[in-house]
This record gives sequence, C-alpha cells and structure tokens, in this order.
Amino acid sequence: MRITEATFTPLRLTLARPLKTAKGTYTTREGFIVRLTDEDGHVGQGEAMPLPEFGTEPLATTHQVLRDWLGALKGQSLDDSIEGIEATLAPSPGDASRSLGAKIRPLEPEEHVPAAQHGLELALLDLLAQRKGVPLCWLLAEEARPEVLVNALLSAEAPEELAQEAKDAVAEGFQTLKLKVAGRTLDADEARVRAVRAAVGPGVRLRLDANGGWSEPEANRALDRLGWYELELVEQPTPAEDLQALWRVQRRAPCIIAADETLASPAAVRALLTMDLGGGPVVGAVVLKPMVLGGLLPSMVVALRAARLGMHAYVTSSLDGVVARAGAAHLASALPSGELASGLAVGRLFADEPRDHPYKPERGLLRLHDVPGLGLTPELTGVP
Ligand SMILES: O=C(O)CCC(=O)c1ccccc1C(=O)O
Ligand SMILES: [Mg+2]
Repeated sequence: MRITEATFTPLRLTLARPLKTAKGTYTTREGFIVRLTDEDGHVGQGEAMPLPEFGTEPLATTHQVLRDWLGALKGQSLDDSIEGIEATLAPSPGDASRSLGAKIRPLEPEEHVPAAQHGLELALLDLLAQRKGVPLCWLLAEEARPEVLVNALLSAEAPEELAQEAKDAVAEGFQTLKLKVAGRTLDADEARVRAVRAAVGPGVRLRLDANGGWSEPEANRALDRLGWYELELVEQPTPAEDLQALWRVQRRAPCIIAADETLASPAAVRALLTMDLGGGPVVGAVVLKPMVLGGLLPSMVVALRAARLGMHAYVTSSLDGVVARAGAAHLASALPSGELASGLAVGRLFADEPRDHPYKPERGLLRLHDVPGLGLTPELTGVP
C-alpha cells in the first residue's frame, strides 16, 4: 500500500462524572486520531490516547513522535501484510523483513512510546483490513468470535447510588459488573460491594479493581472480607512492581487475581511470562490494554503466551475514544478465550460520546459486523 495522506487530529474526551480510582481521579482524556489514506482512497483510522501513569509516554511526546512518523510515512509504500506493518513499526535494525516496511523511525529500540505506536499500528491495520475487504479481527486470528462479552464499569461512590447503577446495568443486560475499590477504608469498600451484591443477587459476575492501592497485608485482609460476596476476580490488588506479592496473594485468594498495572512495564511483562515461582502462573489472568502494550499485535503476543502458561486474558480500554475501543474489541474477539468480559463498555461514562456508532454494547455484548476494517467512518468518530 502507498500512503498518500498521513494526518493526526487532537481528540479530547470528557467524563460525565469524575471516575475515582485508588491512584487518582479521571475527569478528561486527551490524545489524537490518526488518519492514513492509501492510493485507492481508503482511510484507515487509529487513536493515540496516552496514559502516562500506566507507563505510556506523555501527551507532548505522543504529539512529537506522531508528527515525525507521519511526516516520514507520507508518500511511502509498505507491503500489504501484517509483516509489512510490523516492519514499519519495528525499532530494531538488522531484521531481514524490514524491507517489507516503510522507513519512519530512527532506530532507537529503547524508546518506549506505546500510545503513538498504538495509534499508527491501528490506522495501518484498519487500512490493511479494508484493502483485503475483511473485518480487522480476521487479520489477528482465523477464528475470531463475532461477539465480545463486556462488563459495565460502575462509577458511583455511595453504596445506595452504586446499588441503583448496578441494577440499571443488569436491567440493560450486563452480566459482569466492575467496581473500583481501595483508596478508601475497608469498611467503606465492604459497604459498597455489599450494596452491589445485594442489589443484583447471586449469579451476576462481580469484579473489583484496586489499581494497586493495597499493601499485601491489606489485600489479604480485603480479600478475606470481600471474598464472601462471590467475586469473579480482582484486578491489581497490590503494587505493580512486586510480582512475588501478587503470586502470594493469588495463592490464598478466593478468586482470580488479574495483573493490570504490572503490564505497564515491558520488563515486568517479560518477568510475568517467564518467572516460575512454583505452582502455576503468577496470577490467574492478565489485563490487556492495547494503548499500554503498544498496539493490537503486541497485545496478541502477550495473550498467546499467557494462554500457554494457563493464564486468562481479557481486554480493557484505558478510557479511550471510539476508535481505540473498536480496535480493542477486534483484539478481544481474536483472543484464545472469550470467557472473561472485556472492559469496553465505558462509552456511557463519557459526556461527548458520539451518538451512533457500531461499538455500543447491547445486552452486555459487542457485536462485530462483517464489514471491512474497523467499519468506522471519520464522521462516526466525532472528530473532523
Ligand atoms: O475495565 C473497564 O471497564 C474500564 C477500564 C478501566 O477500568 C481503566 C481505565 C483507565 C485506566 C485504568 C483502568 C483499569 O482497568 O485499571
Ligand atoms: Mg485495572
């Protein structure tokens, strides 16, 4: 494919109400939409929405890197293949397959710019899938599922409000609910978890996300008390860097422990996928955030290695816009297992979510349509 136009446009998202996590409160998100045009007039779209507290580069770096890469890419050709895309994005020299790609980046393998990489990779994948006339997920797996289970992320603070939000989500058809915990007293968290479980009854899957906000003893105490409320899993109970603590917490936990913030560092991802502390994998599941892992292809690699080690994997956005969530949905549909719901139902939390687009969950499911690429026109993204 020959890239005739390569542009990027700012994208700013506002949450309808602040989302409190153990590590801070989100009110707005800022990033860029990437658009690539090929010689046949197809337009591929990607999104770069950095989250520096999750290990991505800061927004100013995303801006600078996209400007350089897209400036270099314009007018160049790359092979119509996944290998062509990988070679274009590869930081390391000396790879024979590099000739398949376009030359866009100075060869500095230590440079860690996952959000910019995600934005460009997604635009190239969208373009490639459109050129081949297939949904993007078909490029990632032969047996991509047409539907992806998604969880509702509850954002209220007070137990009574949370209970109502949980009931509404279940009435809408969600069968998995997620609740932020930690950064409050355990009594307060127990009241919130109890209110949700009481509101929805048994059977509905309930997952918690501590965002690394508990020490190991606090996590054990919390799981001893909260395990009673029938938990599906708990994301990142303890700090990101301490894999041994995660391993120990998983060993005595009443549910799956999922590593999330841990995957923000490439060194920790390697350790998680290679370390043998005995008795199976470090944790029961990994959370794949494509924006943090540098794209759908690196995320797929982590998922396949995790599956081989006996770990579940599921996908979440990092509170991204429609384009990144669309890419993440295609990744989720291509994972080895679709058992655990993906965190891709956050559109309802944004004040400025585009009104109509094909990635709105219905009855707790995202349906992927048989259309080329992501199937998102520039108008549908809400960005001119
Ligand atoms: O999983 C979801 O439903 C939404 C994703 C989410 O919670 C999140 C969003 C932004 C940053 C971090 C996280 C997280 O999972 O920890
Ligand atoms: Mg999390």
